[in-house]
This record gives sequence, C-alpha cells and structure tokens, in this order.
Amino acid sequence: MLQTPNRTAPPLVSLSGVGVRRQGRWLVRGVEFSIAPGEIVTLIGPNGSGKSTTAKTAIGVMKADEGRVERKAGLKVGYVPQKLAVDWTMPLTVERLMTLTSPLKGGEIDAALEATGIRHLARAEVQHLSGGEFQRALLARAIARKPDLLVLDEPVQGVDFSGEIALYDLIKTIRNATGCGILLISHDLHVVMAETDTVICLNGHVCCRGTPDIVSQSPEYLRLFGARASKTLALYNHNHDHTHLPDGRVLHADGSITDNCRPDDGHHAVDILPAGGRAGRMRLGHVHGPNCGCDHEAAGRQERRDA
Ligand SMILES: Nc1ncnc2c1ncn2[C@@H]1O[C@H](COP(=O)(O)OP(=O)(O)OP(=O)(O)O)[C@@H](O)[C@H]1O
Repeated sequence: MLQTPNRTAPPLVSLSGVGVRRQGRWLVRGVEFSIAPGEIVTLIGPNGSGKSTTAKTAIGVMKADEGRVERKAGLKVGYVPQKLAVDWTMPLTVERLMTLTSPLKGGEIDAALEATGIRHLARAEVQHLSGGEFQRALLARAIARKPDLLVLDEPVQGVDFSGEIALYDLIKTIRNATGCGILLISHDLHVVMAETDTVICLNGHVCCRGTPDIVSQSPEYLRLFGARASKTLALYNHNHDHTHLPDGRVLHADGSITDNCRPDDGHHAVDILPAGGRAGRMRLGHVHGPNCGCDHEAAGRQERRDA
C-alpha cells in the first residue's frame, strides 16, 4: 500500500521553540517542526549545524533546555545513530547485531533482513560486509521492532552513488510498506531531495523549510549550499523536454539525438537559481567529445540553426 504523510493524524513528534545548550553554548535554538505518520522529513545543514542534536532531542536522547518536545504516547522509535559503539575486533554476525541490545524472535529477524534485501547475509560477519550491506544491516536492526518513527543519522555513509540511490529507495519502500514516519539526516542533497516530503535546513536554527522544490529555491538554502544547491536544482528541476524514440534513442528539444540522456548532458533547459543571482532557465552546456554520446551531425545542424 502506498503511504503519504498523514497530516490529519496527531504528529509522532513535535518540537516548538526548542533550544539545546551545552557547556555555555547554544547548539541549536528556536527549532520548530513536527513529523506526521508516513512523512519523510530530512534535516540538512553544514557540519556542526545541529542536525544530530536536533534528531536526538526529538527522540529524547538529548534533553532540551528550552521549548517543548511532544511525542505520541507510547511512540516506538528505531534509531540508527551516526556512530556505533561496537568493538569491531570481536566476531559478530548480522543476526547477532540485530539482537545486541534487546531480544527479537527469529521471524522478526528474518522479516527485517528480507525487507532490507540481506536475508542471505544473516550469518555473515559484520566486519566483512560492504558499506551498503552494513547500512542495510543497521536499517534491518532499526525496523525489526516495527517502529512508528525511524530516525536515520547519515544512512548512506560509506556507500557509493548507486548504492545511495538504492538505499534511499529502500527507505521510501519501508515508509510505503509500514506507514512509519522517517527522520533522515543527510548531506547527500542531490539524492535525498528526491525522496523527501519535507526538508528542514538547519544552521543552529531553522533557516528554511518546506518541500524539496521550495527549499532548494530559498535564498537561505542557496547561501548555505551555494554551487551544490544549483547542481541539485539542475538534477531535479529539469523538465521532461525530450522524446524517447522507438529504437531507445532520445530526441532532444534542440533537435539532436543521443543514445541516452542525463540531466547534465547539455540538451536540457533547467530552472536555475544561482547563489545571489536571478532565477531563470538556462541550458547546461558540455564539451563534445568521442564519448559524449551525442549525434554530432544533428548537434552541429542545430548549432548552425541557432547561429
Ligand atoms: N554533548 C555535547 N556537548 C557539547 N557540544 C556538543 C555536544 N553535542 C554536540 N555538540 C556540538 O554541537 C554542535 C552541533 O553538533 P551536531 O552533531 O548536532 O551537528 P551536525 O549538524 O549533526 O554535524 P555533522 O554534520 O558534522 O554530523 C557541534 O559544534 C558539536 O561539537
């Protein structure tokens, strides 16, 4: 069953005017947001901007020094922290990792490993897992107790780009299958933006918030992320401005034909809001070369037509 945020139900957790002060310094202040059942909320922001602090405060691992944190009565949380305090010199199987802190029934372990695509690794040593397999094992551990809220602090650490996409897909699949709320912390703007209902941009306070489209065009977001932000826009805000030909090739709006198409291949007009600049549509160019995949003849014809 496909799930979307259920904003008519009481929120799983809600923060209002939350501030956390440690050693005489405010780590975050004035933080306000809530997470609905079935909602994927992503906290983004530079290093040290208070993302982990905010997530830990939301689930009660850290105490707020001002403001209010309200959690649904009996809220079950599955938490994957950024760092795990495990002695990696000790042999540890994936199955054992699942039950390190509290027991689980065999069926619950199997179901969680199945859902994360690593059932075949149940008896594998954790030390030998790849980055992506390890993150899946942590995810399995977090979902095994069927939480209402899943909190994932940097869930794609040590995972390559295609692995990242697969993991974010999996996170969304888990949300769709279970209807749980998800609080994600991520630096991976380009991928995470596509899989998120609500983005909250933090820098000691909430700089901006909203859907990925709205946040990625906000001046605060662009000030924080600059060129990376524009790249995100380029990747996700391009229009479907091409036609797929019956033989699988792509006919672009500029008249050229290529074997395949990527947002940054120079054939797409994109909505760009450069840092400090004016919004507008522009075509991202590329340098033609033997491997660029372009039909150079058609591209040349188009260049002449444009001249
Ligand atoms: N218990 C603590 N006592 C004192 N300072 C802390 C404590 N926990 C975090 N901090 C500081 O608070 C700031 C925010 O830390 P936090 O881990 O929340 O940032 P973050 O946005 O998650 O960073 P990163 O992206 O690097 O993981 C940092 O300067 C950190 O050193």
